[in-house]
Amino acid sequence: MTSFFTQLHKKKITLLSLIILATSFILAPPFLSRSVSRLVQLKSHLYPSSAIQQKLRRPFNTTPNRYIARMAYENELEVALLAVQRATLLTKSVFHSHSKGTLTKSDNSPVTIGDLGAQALIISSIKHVFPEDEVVGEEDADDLRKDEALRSLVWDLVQAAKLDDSAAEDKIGGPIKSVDAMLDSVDSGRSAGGRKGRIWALDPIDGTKGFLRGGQYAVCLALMIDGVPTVGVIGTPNLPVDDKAPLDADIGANADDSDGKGVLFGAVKGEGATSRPLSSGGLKEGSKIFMKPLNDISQATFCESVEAGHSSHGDNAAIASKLGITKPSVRMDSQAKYGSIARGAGDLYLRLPVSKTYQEKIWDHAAGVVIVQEAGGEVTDAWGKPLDFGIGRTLKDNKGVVAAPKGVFPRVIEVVKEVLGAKE
Ligand SMILES: Nc1ncnc2c1ncn2[C@@H]1O[C@H](COP(=O)(O)O)[C@@H](OP(=O)(O)O)[C@H]1O
Ligand SMILES: [Mg+2]
Repeated sequence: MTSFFTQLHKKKITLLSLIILATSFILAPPFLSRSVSRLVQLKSHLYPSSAIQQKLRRPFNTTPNRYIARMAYENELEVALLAVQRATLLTKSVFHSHSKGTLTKSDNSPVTIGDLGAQALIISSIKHVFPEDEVVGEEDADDLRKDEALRSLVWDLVQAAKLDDSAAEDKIGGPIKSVDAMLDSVDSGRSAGGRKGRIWALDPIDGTKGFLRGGQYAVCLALMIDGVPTVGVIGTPNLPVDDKAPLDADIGANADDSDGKGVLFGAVKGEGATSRPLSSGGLKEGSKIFMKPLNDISQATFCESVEAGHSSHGDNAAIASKLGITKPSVRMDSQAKYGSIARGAGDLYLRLPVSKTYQEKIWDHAAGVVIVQEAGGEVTDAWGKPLDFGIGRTLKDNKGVVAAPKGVFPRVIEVVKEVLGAKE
């Protein structure tokens, strides 16, 4: 009898265990997943994603690695860096040739075959990877369509410009397929711009006058998201690679792209700015750049345009003098000025308006603005107004441009306003 009860008791325990086991199989997964997600939340609080990404980030090369966390707009940055790098191969070959193929546009600014070829190459790279994106490019294909000699000259250059790294070439779509595809690429830069969506701003050769004079020039590309410059890339074949190389007055003249020259700047909003040597293949390793901390503003080096018609040398000098700056300005063409202050070679960029009616073009500033902001600087117009890139192809609500390290920016803009105010 006793053994019968003992048996029954054992069976009850076994049955109970089975019920508990079955219940826990049914109920455990939701509990478990909740606990795991709590753990993940806790971890992401302790290690914000940007910090984790910072640790895991690969230097931008052309080898995709899907197991490593990617930062925001990493693909866009990589494509922009490679596209600009390939276009500089073309502009450099034109820079070296004696006949730079100048023709005059109706607005009398010089346009070169380099401009048209670089625009064709860059837009074809963008459209290969991001077919839906729009592009605001400085050039159009009207002259190319009319002029057969010009067309074949540009076609030869475009075909010759290849990165000597097949993975890098593939990433940006390889060679342009036909003359018609080249013309269509150039003409795809006709976007009106605006405040919505993904729009690239492209200046295939910024500083055309510097390019023709044998000075500084830059190939510039920026991606704007809903009117905000978010990715910026500048290729400057005539700047020294060394971020620490001091800026002297010669930098803007008699430039050449001999060994030891050629820089590729890049930045993504919220992710920092980098510089790396330009190469003819894949991307070289980059390093972070920062503006110089300026404890004494009177020691600043300020940059301005070579062309007095683009920026008032007189007003710039008056501002520098009020800030106690005694060093002469460093004059150079193009957005090489933005790159130079972003890496701490110079400190301030002053672009005081010459004309009351001129509207700055978005492609002359979008890339430089991201790079300077990400290196620790601030950029506004001459009245301290944020630059509005979302209202079309020009910055029509702004006048002039001022860029400086954050710490001294309020003082700089105060003095700029005094100088402008005195002229009103
Ligand atoms: N009156 C003016 N005021 C300001 N910028 C002007 C201007 N006329 C032309 N520009 C722009 O100045 C750019 C060159 O700037 P910088 O003087 O810094 O090198 C030119 O770019 P492009 O050379 O691409 O045509 C052009 O768009
Ligand atoms: Mg320009």
